[in-house]
Amino acid sequence: MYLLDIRNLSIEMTSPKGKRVKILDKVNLRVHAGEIHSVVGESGSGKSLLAKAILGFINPRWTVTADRLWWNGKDLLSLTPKQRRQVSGRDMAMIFQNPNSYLDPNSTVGEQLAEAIPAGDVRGTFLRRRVDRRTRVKRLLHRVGVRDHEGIMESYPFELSEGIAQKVSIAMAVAHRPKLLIADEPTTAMESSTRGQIYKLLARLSYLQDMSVLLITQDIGSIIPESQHVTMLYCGQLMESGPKDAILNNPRHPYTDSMIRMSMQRLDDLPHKSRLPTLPGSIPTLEHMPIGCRLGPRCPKARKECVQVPRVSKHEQHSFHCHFPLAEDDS
Ligand SMILES: Nc1ncnc2c1ncn2[C@@H]1O[C@H](COP(=O)(O)OP(=O)(O)OP(=O)(O)O)[C@@H](O)[C@H]1O
Repeated sequence: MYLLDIRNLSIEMTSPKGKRVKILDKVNLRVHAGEIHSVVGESGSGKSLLAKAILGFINPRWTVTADRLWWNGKDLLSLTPKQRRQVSGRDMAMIFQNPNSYLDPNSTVGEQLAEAIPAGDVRGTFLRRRVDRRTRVKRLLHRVGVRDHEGIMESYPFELSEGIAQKVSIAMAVAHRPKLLIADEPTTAMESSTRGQIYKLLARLSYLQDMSVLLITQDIGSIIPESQHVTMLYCGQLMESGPKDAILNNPRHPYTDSMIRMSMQRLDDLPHKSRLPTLPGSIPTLEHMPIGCRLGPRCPKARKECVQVPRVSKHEQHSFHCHFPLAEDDS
């Protein structure tokens, strides 16, 4: 059984000009317990919306439909908003690109971490609970690889380096031992050595706590190396999904292929004034969503058939939505 099983999830809204638009269009996502799953797509492809739909934070004026939105075998769409909040508060957590945007600037790290420890974990007299909380905060910092416990506990968020601040935010997120951690671009703008540390930490926590990680990123070249599965989104539609090695070594969708080429091409390797190996054009606005496959106007393989939404092709766990997929030996 999957921990998270989403089939044909669509979110429809009314655009500022009054047009009904599907900002997510029949998206599938399946995540096993303890799996690291990367969701990749350009800005505006619907990655954060997907995360919000999982957490249940969708604008109530939008229409959410799905053939299946199951969490641990439970139908999330059948829950009341209160029950839904209980499930996501207990089982899920999220970290973001800029940890300082949600760490409280006026409290020390120690105070904030102490608050994140579930009340049921500490017992006894007031004094006993205080000591117990402090011990647990230290353990939590140790779990996320922060050695200078005392110093960091007394610090305010603005005094921390970006890597330590992200580790603290991860410690807060995993304090209640969630089953799923959604990491929305947690290392964007970080140096590659800091990114490596954060990814190693997420992979270790996933392994030790049997916690699934859903990593959201724009760059396929910066997914967690330990990712087992990769899902590619474009403009609210699912392009391709499959085991990491299949996606990276044998992409079948032109979108995935172009994202891989783009991330492999280092800027300093490019001849002077040459074009970046990216798809032409840009992601369309809500008012101008192409019909059929939304990649059509930018796709090098597009033909007239692409005005129809392609059916899914499947090879074991690898699936792709394209009328003219790349041949297996094309990549
Ligand atoms: N609150 C909103 N109001 C109107 N449109 C929205 C809203 N949130 C998202 N959208 C639309 O849905 C599209 C997908 O947004 P989303 O934030 O999920 O993209 P993303 O892939 O996470 O992009 P990024 O990588 O830049 O965060 C956006 O292009 C936008 O048009």
